[in-house]
Amino acid sequence: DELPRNLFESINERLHYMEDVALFKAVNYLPIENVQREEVVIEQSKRAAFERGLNPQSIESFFRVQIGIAKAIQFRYRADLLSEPVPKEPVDLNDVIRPELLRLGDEIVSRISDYLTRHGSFDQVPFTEFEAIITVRYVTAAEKQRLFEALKEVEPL
Ligand SMILES: O=C(O)C(=O)C[C@]1(C(=O)O)C=C[C@@H](O)C=C1
Repeated sequence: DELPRNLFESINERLHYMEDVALFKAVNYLPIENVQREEVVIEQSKRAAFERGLNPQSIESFFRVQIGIAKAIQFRYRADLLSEPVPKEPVDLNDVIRPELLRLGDEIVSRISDYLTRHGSFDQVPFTEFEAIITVRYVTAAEKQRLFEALKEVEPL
């Protein structure tokens, strides 16, 4: 019956922020990859998973795929920024974007949990439904596939 559209929209929203992240880092000469920050994001996702009755290890794997794609988006956009004028006023990474990313991470975990509670698995959801909602430019078709596969691996405690 119902599709996890809200979940897919939250995933898309998280990926959409990566252009703002990349712009902030480009104008401030910061590296794209921040391993320490990734661990903060992963730890929070595992805590949220446990609270929502999901296997933290399976959420960690899904978040690692999301973060990998987040970095790929940032590298592609940063390359474009080398030959374009700065398109807008950057949004502050620490004060604005990172808190939003943590909030969206919690929202993604709770929406996965809600869907699995009602439907047991994502097996009945066609990839085309996911693909249609992930509209962020700089995400490849192969990355969408990998992200959807990782989502389907998330399991209850
Ligand atoms: O917070 C950042 O700096 C981001 O770029 C976001 C993010 C993430 O997806 O959470 C992605 C790449 C970084 O290595 C760390 C975290």
